[in-house]
Amino acid sequence: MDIRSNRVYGRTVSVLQGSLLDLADEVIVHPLGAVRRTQLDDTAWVDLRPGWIGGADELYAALRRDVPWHAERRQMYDSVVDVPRLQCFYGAEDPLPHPALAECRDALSRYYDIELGEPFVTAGLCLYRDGQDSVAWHGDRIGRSRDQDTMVAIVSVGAPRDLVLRPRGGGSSVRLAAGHGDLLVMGGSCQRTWDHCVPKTTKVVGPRISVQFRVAGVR
Ligand SMILES: O=C(O)CCC(=O)C(=O)O
Ligand SMILES: [Fe+2]
Repeated sequence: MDIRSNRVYGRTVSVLQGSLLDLADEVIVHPLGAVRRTQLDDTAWVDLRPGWIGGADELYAALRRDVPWHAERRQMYDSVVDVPRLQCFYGAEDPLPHPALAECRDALSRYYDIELGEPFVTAGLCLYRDGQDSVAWHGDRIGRSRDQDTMVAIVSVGAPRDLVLRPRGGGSSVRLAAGHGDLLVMGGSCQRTWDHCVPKTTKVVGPRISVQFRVAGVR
């Protein structure tokens, strides 16, 4: 992968350019068969499906270009601070910015149907411009996920970043690499009993886009 730099939103970000081999590729959503489950404890688990998306360079480039990314500012105690990533949220009725994302959502809904009992409907997109972008420790506990089990399925494209999980009750953390084209699904009680984050890194890393699929009424 070849990385070049340009300026977006007033700061330098690296932009991934497709490798020659991948340039002609279309985006392919592979079968979900190869999903591997890791039990975090008795009630929380994480599923991994590395390389779920083929032609991930193309998907990265299309999302980078076509999504109306915006910066947010948030009240933190007495001050208003920049959210350290760009975002865009697609509700259940919003057309997704790439047909492969609708394919992913529907494939996930089919694959997890029996266990989840409802479809994935929303897609939250994050753009981590460089290693200084991050998401702080949290659980996706807005809405029903506050007191009910749910699943959050995350597709990553672009530079690999770590997603780190830690039990809320204390205990050691689990570090997972979310790589180019990978799928990671947090399930069971994971949102209620564990927190997760994408930590900042001082390493030179290119940009990463994540797509989080959730069920209705969960953020
Ligand atoms: O980018 C990611 O992989 C995680 C994002 C996340 O945890 C969130 O938006 O709730
Ligand atoms: Fe989250």
